Amino acid sequence: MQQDNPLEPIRQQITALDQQLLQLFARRRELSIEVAQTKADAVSPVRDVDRESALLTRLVQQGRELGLDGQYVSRLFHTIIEDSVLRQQAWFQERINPTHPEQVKVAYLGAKGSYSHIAAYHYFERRDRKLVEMGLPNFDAIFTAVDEGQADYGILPVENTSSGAINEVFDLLQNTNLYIVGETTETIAHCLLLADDAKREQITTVFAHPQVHAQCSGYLSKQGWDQQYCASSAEAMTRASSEPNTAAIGSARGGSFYGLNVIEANLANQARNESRFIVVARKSISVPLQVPAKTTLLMATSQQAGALVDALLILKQLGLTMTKLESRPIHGNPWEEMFYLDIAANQESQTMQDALLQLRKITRFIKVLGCYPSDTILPTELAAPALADDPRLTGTAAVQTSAPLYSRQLKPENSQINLNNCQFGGQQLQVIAASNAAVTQAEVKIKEQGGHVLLTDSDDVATTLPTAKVISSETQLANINSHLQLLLIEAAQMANQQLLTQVGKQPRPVLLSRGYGASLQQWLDAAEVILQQGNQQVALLAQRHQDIVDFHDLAELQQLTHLPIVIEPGRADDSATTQANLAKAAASIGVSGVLVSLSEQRQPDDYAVFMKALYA
Ligand SMILES: O=C(O)C(=O)C[C@]1(C(=O)O)C=C[C@@H](O)C=C1
Repeated sequence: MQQDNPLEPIRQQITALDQQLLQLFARRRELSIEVAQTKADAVSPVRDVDRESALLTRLVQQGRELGLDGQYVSRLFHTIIEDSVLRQQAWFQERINPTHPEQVKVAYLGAKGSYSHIAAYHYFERRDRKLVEMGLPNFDAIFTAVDEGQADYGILPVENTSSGAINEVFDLLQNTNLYIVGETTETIAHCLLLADDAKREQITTVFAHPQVHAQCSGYLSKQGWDQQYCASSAEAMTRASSEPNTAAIGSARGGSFYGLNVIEANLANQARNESRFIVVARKSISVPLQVPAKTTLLMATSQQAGALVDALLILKQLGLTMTKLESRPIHGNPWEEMFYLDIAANQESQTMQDALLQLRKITRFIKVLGCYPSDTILPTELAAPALADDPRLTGTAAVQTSAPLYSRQLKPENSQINLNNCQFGGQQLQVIAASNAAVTQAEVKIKEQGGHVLLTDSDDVATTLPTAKVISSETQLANINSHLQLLLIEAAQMANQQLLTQVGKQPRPVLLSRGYGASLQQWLDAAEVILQQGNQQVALLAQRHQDIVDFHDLAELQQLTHLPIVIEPGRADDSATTQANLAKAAASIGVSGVLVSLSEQRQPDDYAVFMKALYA
C-alpha cells in the first residue's frame, strides 16, 4: 500500500515545494519582462552586473544562514538570471522586429530528437514561438527551404567545443542570400542509448553522426564496436531502435522520442561539450542597443602579405573585440581564403560602421552576414570589480549610413582593383586587349606591344596574363573557369538583377558596362547591387555603343563614385591614333583603363599603332 511507504509523504512535500518553486520561477519571469518594459523607456541595457552582483552576494549570504552552500546558490541563480536576461533580450528583439507570427516553420538537420531539433526547440521556446518542425536530410536543403520560403528559419550548427568548426555550413554561407538573425548554444550531453530489449554486452554496432563520432572518439576507441556514420543523430536513434545488437549515441531527450534508454552518459572527449548554432532567415534584423550584439562578416582580403593583419588592426584600433575567426577556401579559387569574423558589436553602432568603412577599402570582398543578439551570457562572478563594466555592450547611438557603397561620400579616395601586377584605379592607365584569336597568339602580341589584360572568349588558361570574359547569364557564371580573373557584364545585362546579385557573390573583380539608354544613376544603382552582395571590386565600363565616350559624363561620374572607370574609346571606325588620343584625354580626368581590340587580322596593325600613340 502506498501509505505504508515511508518515502511517500516526504516525496509529496517535495512535489508540493517543487510546484511552488515553479510558480515562483514563472512569476519571476513575468517581473523580468516588466523590468524590460521599463528599461525600454529609459534606454538602459538589459544586463546590469552591479545589480546581479548585489543580488548574488545577498543570496549567498542568506543561503549560508540557511545552511546552503555558496557555490550551489550562485549556480542556481546564474541559471535563473541567464534565463531572465535571454528572455528580456528576446522581448527587446521582438519589439523592434515585430513581424513574427505566433508560429514559425523551422528547418533543421535530422528528425525529432536531433541536436539541431533540440536547439531549435529551446531557441524558439524562449521567444514564445510555436515550432512547426521541418526536419531535413542535409544542410544544403535547410538553406534552400528558407531561401525558397518553405521555412521561416533554418537552424544550423557552426561549431562544437570538441570537434571544432562545421565546415560544410561555413561553405554554404559563402553563397547564401540568407542572413544570420540569431545564435544559441546548447550543452550537448552524448549518451549511449539502447532499445528496451537490448543488452550492452550484445552491442556490435554503434550509430552516430560523424561529428558525434569525432566528439566521442576517446570513448568509442575503447569499445571495439563497428562504428557506422548516419546523416543525423535522429537517424542513428531510429536505426538503434529497430536493428538488433546496435546502439546509438545521442541525447537523453532525443532518445526518449525513440524509446531508447540511457546506458552511459557524458561520453564526449571534453567535459564541456557545447555546440553553437546559428539561426538564418531571409530578412536581416536590427538588434536593440540594450542587447549585446554580434556582427558576423564574410571577408576576402588582398593576397598581399599582411593583408589579414591590416584588417584585424582596424578592429583593434577601434576597440572592437573579435570573438571568432574562421577561414575556408574560396570555391573555384585555389589557395585563396574567405574569412568569417564574429565581432562583439552592433552593426548599427558608430564603431562598427567605421570598421566596415575602413575594411571596405582594403578588402576584395566583404559582406555582413548578419547582426544578432549574442546568446552567450557569462556568469557574474561575485566581488569582481571589473565586471561592473560589461565590455560586450557597445552602447553607442545607432547610426545608419544612408550613402550608397559606390559613392565618394562614403569613400572619398579612389578604389583600386588589383589583377596580378596591374592595378585599376592606380596611377597608370591599364589596357585590356580584346581578342578572338588563340590565347597564346594574343599573349605574344600583348607581350610584344604592351597591354595588361586579355579579354577572350576562350577557356584556354595557358597564359600568364590576367584574363577577362564576357558573362551573360547565371549558368555561364556557374561554370566559369577558376583561372578567370575579371568578369565583364555587357550593356544588355546591366539591368539583369539576378546576374548582378550572383556576380556580387563572386570574389572576382567585375567590369560593369552602362546599359543602353541607362542614366548615370541607373548605372551606379546596378553597381550598388553588386557591392551590396559583398563584392567590392567593381569597375565601370563606358563602352563604344554610347556612340562616342561622353567626357561630360565621365567627369560627373568621377565626382559621384570612387569606383575605377574604364572606357572603350571612340567609334569602331575611328583611327587607332584617334582612339589613343581619346584614351589619353580620358586618363587625364582620372579614367583608369581602356578596352581596345587586338585586331589580329588588320593591316596596318591597329593595336601596335594604338599602343605606340598611347605612350607617345
Ligand atoms: O534588475 C534588473 O535590471 C533585471 O533586469 C533583472 C535581472 C534579474 O533577473 O534579476 C536580470 C538582468 C540584470 O542583469 C539584472 C537582474
